[in-house]
Amino acid sequence: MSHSSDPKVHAAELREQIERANYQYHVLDDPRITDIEFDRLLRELEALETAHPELATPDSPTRRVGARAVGGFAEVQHAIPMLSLSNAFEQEGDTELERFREVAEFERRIEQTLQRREPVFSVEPKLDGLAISLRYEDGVFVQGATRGDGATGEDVTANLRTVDAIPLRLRGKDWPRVLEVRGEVIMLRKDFEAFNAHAREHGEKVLANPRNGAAGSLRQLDPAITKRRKLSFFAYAIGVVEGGTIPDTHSATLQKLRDWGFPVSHEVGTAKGFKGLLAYYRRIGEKRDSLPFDIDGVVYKLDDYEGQREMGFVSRAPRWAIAHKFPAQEQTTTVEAIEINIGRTGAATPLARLKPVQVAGVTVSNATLHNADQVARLDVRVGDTVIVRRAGDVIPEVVRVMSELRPPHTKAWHMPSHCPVCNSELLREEGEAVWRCSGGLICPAQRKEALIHFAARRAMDIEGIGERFVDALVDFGYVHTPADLYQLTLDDFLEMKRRADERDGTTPETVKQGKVATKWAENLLEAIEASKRSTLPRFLYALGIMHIGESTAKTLASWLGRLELVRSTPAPVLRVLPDIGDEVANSIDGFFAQEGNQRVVDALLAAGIELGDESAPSPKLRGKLGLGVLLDTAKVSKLGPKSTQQLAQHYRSLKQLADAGASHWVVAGVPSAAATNLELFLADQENRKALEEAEAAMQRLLDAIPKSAKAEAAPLEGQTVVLTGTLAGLTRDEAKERLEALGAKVSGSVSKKTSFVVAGTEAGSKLDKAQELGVEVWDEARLLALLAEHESEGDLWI
Ligand SMILES: NC(=O)c1ccc[n+]([C@@H]2O[C@H](COP(=O)([O-])OP(=O)(O)OC[C@H]3O[C@@H](n4cnc5c(N)ncnc54)[C@H](O)[C@@H]3O)[C@@H](O)[C@H]2O)c1
Ligand SMILES: [Zn+2]
Repeated sequence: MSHSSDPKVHAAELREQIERANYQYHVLDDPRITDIEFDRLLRELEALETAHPELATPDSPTRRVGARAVGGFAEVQHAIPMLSLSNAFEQEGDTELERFREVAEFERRIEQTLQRREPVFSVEPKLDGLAISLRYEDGVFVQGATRGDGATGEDVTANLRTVDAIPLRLRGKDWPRVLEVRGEVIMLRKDFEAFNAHAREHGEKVLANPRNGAAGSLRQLDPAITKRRKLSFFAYAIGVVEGGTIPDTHSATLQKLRDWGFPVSHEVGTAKGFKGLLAYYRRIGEKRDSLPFDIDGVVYKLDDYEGQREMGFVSRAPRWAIAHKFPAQEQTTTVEAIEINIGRTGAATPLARLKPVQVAGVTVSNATLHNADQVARLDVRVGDTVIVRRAGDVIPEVVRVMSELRPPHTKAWHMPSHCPVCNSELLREEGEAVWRCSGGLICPAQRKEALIHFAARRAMDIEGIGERFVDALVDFGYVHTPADLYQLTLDDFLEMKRRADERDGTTPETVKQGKVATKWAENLLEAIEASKRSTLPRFLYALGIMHIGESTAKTLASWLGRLELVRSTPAPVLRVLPDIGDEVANSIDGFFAQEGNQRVVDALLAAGIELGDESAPSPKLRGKLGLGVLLDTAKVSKLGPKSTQQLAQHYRSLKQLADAGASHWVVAGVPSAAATNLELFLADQENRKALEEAEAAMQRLLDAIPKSAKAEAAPLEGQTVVLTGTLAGLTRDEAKERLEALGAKVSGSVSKKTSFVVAGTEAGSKLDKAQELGVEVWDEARLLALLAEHESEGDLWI
């Protein structure tokens, strides 16, 4: 960033930038720059004010704490101000003294002022949250406030009451009558992760980091929201004390606070002199990633209060304490590419490739973007400057885009349509944030998972194929698809086991082990052989087609009967099967549209897999398939369900329909605009071809139903039906004729013996009578479905 060489102007610029950042951070809980950038600005201003003392103003941010809050909360005056802490950062240098010069200077100043060698310090993790002060009167929590600008905070008592870690009443007896306890409200990492996982799944705003989460939640006007966000609290100091005493040292006070019922952070202790402080810094630094919360450093506080009083304060911080900062958990860098990573189960996770940057002591060159919605919400683009965060053992993530630094001509990112590993289509379940690769069987990224699924007990049930075995099979290249399993020999197994043992450093082979290995391999071969005798539902399930669970596999098998028909039936026809929705239909269609998948299935069948339960398709399909279904899938604009139904009654095939032409359709009752659209639709060669394919698939299904099942001569034999009101799709005579053709008796009056009444529009007294007698009443659609189910014989359906 360019800046003025005139120190006065430069100081003003810095102040403005710092004020803005302070406001965004402390008041809006929405920081726009990283902490290190903020600290760098502050240090630059400090250096400038030291070099040019005449530039220092009393209201300079170098002398003030935080920012005065403006919000819906009442103000609370802090009788004892809540201060900030001076910071010590690691510097360039070869020796410890050089690198930790700031800590050394801090310690030396205390030694000199107090004339004491190697003073004792209370040493504590520096929790990254929000400072608060809790007031207890007669042992009861009466008020809680934020730090604000140090002198005036916000009354957030109602919200603090929802934080479980804050005692509403003190334990023990020896507490002062008035006691102010100070500490940090934080969000534990697990609560933060859980909150964000939920938010990402539901397309809600995610929290940038736990500190932000804590501050934002505490300053909510609705305590119910605060409660839902699960905040925690740790005490680290005291403020006003009246009517009682406290110990002489800070470390003993922390112990007292514990006794009174306050949580005090893990890892607090005492240390002596510079060496002791550094040892503590290193020890906590090593533990940092495994702590349950974020810390941005450690704090050293001269332990005895007498010494603290002697050291005193500068304007914004005590001289007896310092925060020794760790490398920052957030850094800025630029996005060089956005790629997607396909996980073991096919989940596609967008990933930002970053210009490598040190984050919390580790070089980070990739960060997760979680899912497509998150990328859209953040609007991350290639070329953007972003803030990345790495905390604990969680994968680094992109937290924010610094949009003001966006270069020109960037493009919004979209999830690619195909898997970068196997080129299968990426699909997403409705209402789900995750996209998945649909190439389960052939996608190398999913190989191991596909094999484990294939061999599972409820699938092909091959006993003995565990994770370690699958790892070896795939890693050593013995198996690419499940079909390869059936080609393996005894020698392959023994060889593979030897290599796996070698890789894992397992014990060398003895004669006895050799025998054990042979027995193991024989058992495995037997299990693989046995799995060849399978069933259609198991086999379909084993293929790992997206959305095909065990029960869907059974449903499919019961409708279609044969694998061949599952493989060759297109989505528009599959969609008609009850309990098979669009999603499943598309998924099956997509799966078998992949040549690779077809090859694997062929190879499995060629290896000798038998589906012992294959049968004919369900005869009930006949009533469900027809021209109406085909026209439905065409989604011709203006052609409503009623017109579709009418056409399906007049014509029995696409050809008949097309040959008749639009003018006839209009005669049949189709509005002319719809007829025109349909005509245009059918004139398009591709549309026509797709429909013809679906029609052919339907015909194949119908042909596969055995004739004997068709010959229900009189399915309505013995039933009495009454017709009333006006039917839209057929005349009353027509209806009567067709019902009678199926064996029904059509009567003119309703009695207890009536099987059902078909009521059209403006049905009159017969309907009332039926209702009175409790006779079943059908609408026209149900009648048409019944007729269609029993009528569509081969002679009608050309
Ligand atoms: N990114 C931004 O835009 C932005 C803006 C303003 C401030 N900040 C960041 O906020 C911080 C400055 O704020 P600050 O004035 O609160 O200083 P600070 O956070 O560096 O230190 C003081 C605070 O440390 C906390 N603390 C945690 N553990 C403690 C312990 N064991 N004992 C005592 N105190 C403990 C308390 O809340 C205390 O108020 C810096 O880290 C700065 O980078 C960032
Ligand atoms: Zn794939």
